[in-house]
Amino acid sequence: MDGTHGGEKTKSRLCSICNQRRPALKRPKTLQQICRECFYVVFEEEIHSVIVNNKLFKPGERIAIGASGGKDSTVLAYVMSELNRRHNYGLDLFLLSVDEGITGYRDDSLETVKRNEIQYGLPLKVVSYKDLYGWTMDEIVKMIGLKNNCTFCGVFRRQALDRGAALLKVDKLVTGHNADDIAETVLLNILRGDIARLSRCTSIITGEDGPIPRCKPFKYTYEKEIKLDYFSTECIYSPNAYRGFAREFIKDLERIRPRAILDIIKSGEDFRIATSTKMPEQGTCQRCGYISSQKWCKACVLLEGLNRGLPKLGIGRTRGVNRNDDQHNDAKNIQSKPCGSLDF
Ligand SMILES: Nc1ncnc2c1ncn2[C@@H]1O[C@H](COP(=O)(O)OP(=O)(O)OP(=O)(O)O)[C@@H](O)[C@H]1O
Repeated sequence: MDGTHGGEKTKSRLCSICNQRRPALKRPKTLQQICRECFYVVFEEEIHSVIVNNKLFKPGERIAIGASGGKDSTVLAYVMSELNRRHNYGLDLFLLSVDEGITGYRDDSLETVKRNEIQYGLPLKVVSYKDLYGWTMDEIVKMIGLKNNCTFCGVFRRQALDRGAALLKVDKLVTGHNADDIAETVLLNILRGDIARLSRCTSIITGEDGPIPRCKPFKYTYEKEIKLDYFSTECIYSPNAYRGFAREFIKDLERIRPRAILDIIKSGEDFRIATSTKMPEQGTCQRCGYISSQKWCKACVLLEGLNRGLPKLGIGRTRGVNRNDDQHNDAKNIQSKPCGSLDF
């Protein structure tokens, strides 16, 4: 009797997959206690299933991996190159990095990307804000201060990734956005009443009608699991308090009920948008030719503000502004859509 009881006890302390090794972690998704070796196998195979089930890639495609040197994209670069080899996806993979010009942050993380270039044997392309826009984030922050600098950074990065992808002539761009990021964005879009972004922020592929489609193979992957082996890198200019509150709220929910993250994503996916809701029409920026729902894209509006010494131009919420007005001189008239960081 005692022996059986002791045996069960020992068994319950073993990995619930291999039943041989000691568990090293409890999976937030399934609450299974598993060992490190089994974790790597199930983690990678889950990403493979997401890729296959959602038909993310076709053989022969050229794919850029948005590589920031942070934890998510570093794991993404590893998993993509591993699965491409293991499952013969037949993809041509590239690393694409945007150098925002943030001393002490991006220059450090770019070193990680350069190591990944060698480790995984993937060609690396770096595009910089300085080359594309004439400004580094250090210079922008010096001019505008810490408030609103995330708006500049988010809008410029989005466009810089598209421009880099065009230079690499890739078919798609993959990013390391994870389940926590998406749940957070669903909440923020609800809090802002931004129905257009809410309706697209849960899609695993976005921008199929734009210059470069973007995919998120980590859409269902918990940040906690990606973080296991990597250190977090936080931007030194990141005062985005509102997003920070949403992030903390999601982490609190996760502590009480880990499934909350996937449930928020599911709620976002299942929202039905009333047909009477007016959606922005996609056109092209009259200045740079990049996609825009206004006459000028957000990047051009922000850049104009910087270059004219009016950095507040384009900051804040300005929905559906004067598409048909004469926009040449009036600062108010050339504002466009709010912060691109709520888009993927
Ligand atoms: N400077 C950059 N260059 C290239 N890709 C980037 C850059 N910044 C962000 N990305 C892409 O966008 C994704 C989300 O970035 P974000 O900074 O919002 O989240 P993160 O969780 O800090 O990601 P990471 O840990 O990969 O930096 C990244 O995983 C990466 O694929």
